[in-house]
Amino acid sequence: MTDFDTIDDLPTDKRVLVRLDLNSPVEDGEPQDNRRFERHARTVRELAEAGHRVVLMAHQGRPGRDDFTTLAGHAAILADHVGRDVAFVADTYGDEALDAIDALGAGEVLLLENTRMCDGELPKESPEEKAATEFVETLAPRFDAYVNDAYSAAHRKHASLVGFPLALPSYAGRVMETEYEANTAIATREFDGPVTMVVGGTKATDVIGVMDALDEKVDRFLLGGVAGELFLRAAGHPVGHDVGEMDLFDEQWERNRELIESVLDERGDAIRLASDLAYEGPDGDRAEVAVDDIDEKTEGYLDVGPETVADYEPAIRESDAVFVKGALGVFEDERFADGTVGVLEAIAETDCFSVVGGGDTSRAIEMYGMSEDEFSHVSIAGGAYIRALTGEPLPAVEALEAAAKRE
Ligand SMILES: Nc1ncnc2c1ncn2[C@@H]1O[C@H](COP(=O)(O)OP(=O)(O)OP(=O)(O)O)[C@@H](O)[C@H]1O
Ligand SMILES: O=C(O)[C@H](O)COP(=O)(O)O
Repeated sequence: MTDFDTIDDLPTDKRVLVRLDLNSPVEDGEPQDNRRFERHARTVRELAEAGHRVVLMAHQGRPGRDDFTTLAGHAAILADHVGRDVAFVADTYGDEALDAIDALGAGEVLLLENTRMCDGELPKESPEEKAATEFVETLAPRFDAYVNDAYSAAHRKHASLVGFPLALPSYAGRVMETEYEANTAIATREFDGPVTMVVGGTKATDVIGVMDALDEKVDRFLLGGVAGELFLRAAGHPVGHDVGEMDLFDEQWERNRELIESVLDERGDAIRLASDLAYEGPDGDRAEVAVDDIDEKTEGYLDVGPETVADYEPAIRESDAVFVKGALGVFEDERFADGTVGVLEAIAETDCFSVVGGGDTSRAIEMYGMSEDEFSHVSIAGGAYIRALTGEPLPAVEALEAAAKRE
């Protein structure tokens, strides 16, 4: 039961503005296909088949990062999944975008440029201020309805997520609806045995806050990735800082240092850290080192080592529920996939309740020959999924609920 309207409530033949989350891993400047395209394709196909004029908004990366790119490549990948053309315009609400929107016929689909390239999208403002941005005020009058399918971005208060629901009748797409139902149900579920959370990835700031909030609910945290290294740093090891060109650790350390230290202090017995790490050796092969033997960080550590996996596996086997947020290493590179794959395979082999979350992380399942069916739920959301687990409200969901009440 949801408190917002869904596309089942949307009349046919409308001009519909749809927010998707196509944020994807980018390799050599090109977005990589992943579960988000496949899942959103269902909503887009359904809207197009109902005769709507379908205009899509989405974001990619964050300004200043390497993955902050155009959405041109995303349109082509999405078209393959939808099974019909997805036109692309390299503009969000300027004349070029407005002309392309006006020219759209019934059942046609158009993707606008990266929303994070618009001035009004990101600044921290209230939903009312977002609704008053030039971005929202220019686009909204061209549409009859707004559909939000971007559950995985629902924890962000950006204009494309919370501004449009104040300006247009608003509906949830299929991904929003199913992810909301699955993740909200998890938050209220009780487990008889131990609950374990595997924490990794690059968005340490997101996951550390959640570790703190889930204190009561989770019995054991198994750490890897960037957060894992930051906790090793807090435990006194000379790792968890940037070396060379790296830009993953120092800023997140400064921002979270106090919280990491207090979480480690209060829940140290529940937190397992890597005992060995892997890096790229001089000949390009995977090399491994015991954490206790590291005197100085001179390498980027790209995975946890085999001893760590051997330590984590029994903890998983004994669990009644396992939640995964973030990969334990750079699994996209086969040399550094062992930690992530080892842990996912251990989860797949047990019959515990299991949820794998994260747009990037969930990609490892197919890449390494596992199946979605081996897990209770595979969420394409990262930050929104872990916030849902803590029961924290999601601003974009609240905006849909407020829109439904208004009508
Ligand atoms: N030690 C590491 N150094 C650099 N990158 C790492 C490391 N460990 C894991 N990663 C990267 O973390 C990424 C996955 O985590 P990330 O936090 O970016 O996203 P996610 O969990 O999939 O969720 P979201 O949907 O929030 O993006 C993987 O692409 C992997 O390459
Ligand atoms: O990939 C995600 O988790 C969402 O698209 C949100 O991206 P963000 O963390 O850059 O806001």
